[in-house]
Amino acid sequence: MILLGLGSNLGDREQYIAAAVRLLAACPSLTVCQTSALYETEPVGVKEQPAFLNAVISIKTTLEPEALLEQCLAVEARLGRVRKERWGPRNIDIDLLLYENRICNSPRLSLPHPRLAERKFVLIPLAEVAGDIPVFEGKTAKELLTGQGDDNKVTY
Ligand SMILES: Nc1nc2nc(S)n(CCO)c2c(=O)[nH]1
Repeated sequence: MILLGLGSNLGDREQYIAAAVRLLAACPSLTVCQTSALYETEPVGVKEQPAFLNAVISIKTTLEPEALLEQCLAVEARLGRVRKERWGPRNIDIDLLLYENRICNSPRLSLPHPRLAERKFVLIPLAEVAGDIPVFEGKTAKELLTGQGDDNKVTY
């Protein structure tokens, strides 16, 4: 399974996320399989910023992880993403969360996403799209959300 996290907290958030999904689906080497609902979430990290809309989509692609990352960055740029402060507001954010069972720790790409298991704004939409898939240390999103069997801290 390949999962992307989408987020927006600037401008017409819903439109930006919808446009990002549309642009990704328009890529010849990529198929969007499932899209979660949109969730309004409190900012994690820098709290003094607008609330986010978050979603998770599952895709199929012939692109390798690094090429998929390039494609996501190109869609962000196409939608006018301006990277100011690292943890600040953004009109669109596309994160690679999971690429099958690939492990990647390069300067540009970490797979699975390093904060996947601690972010409720990821886990809730992820559970909707891939509820039964182990996504972190053999645990599913549902198990991570309920904290079954571990004390990992989920940030709200
Ligand atoms: N709720 C919420 N908080 C966030 N903080 C950062 S940074 N981001 C951007 C994630 O890469 C988010 C987000 O997407 N949602």
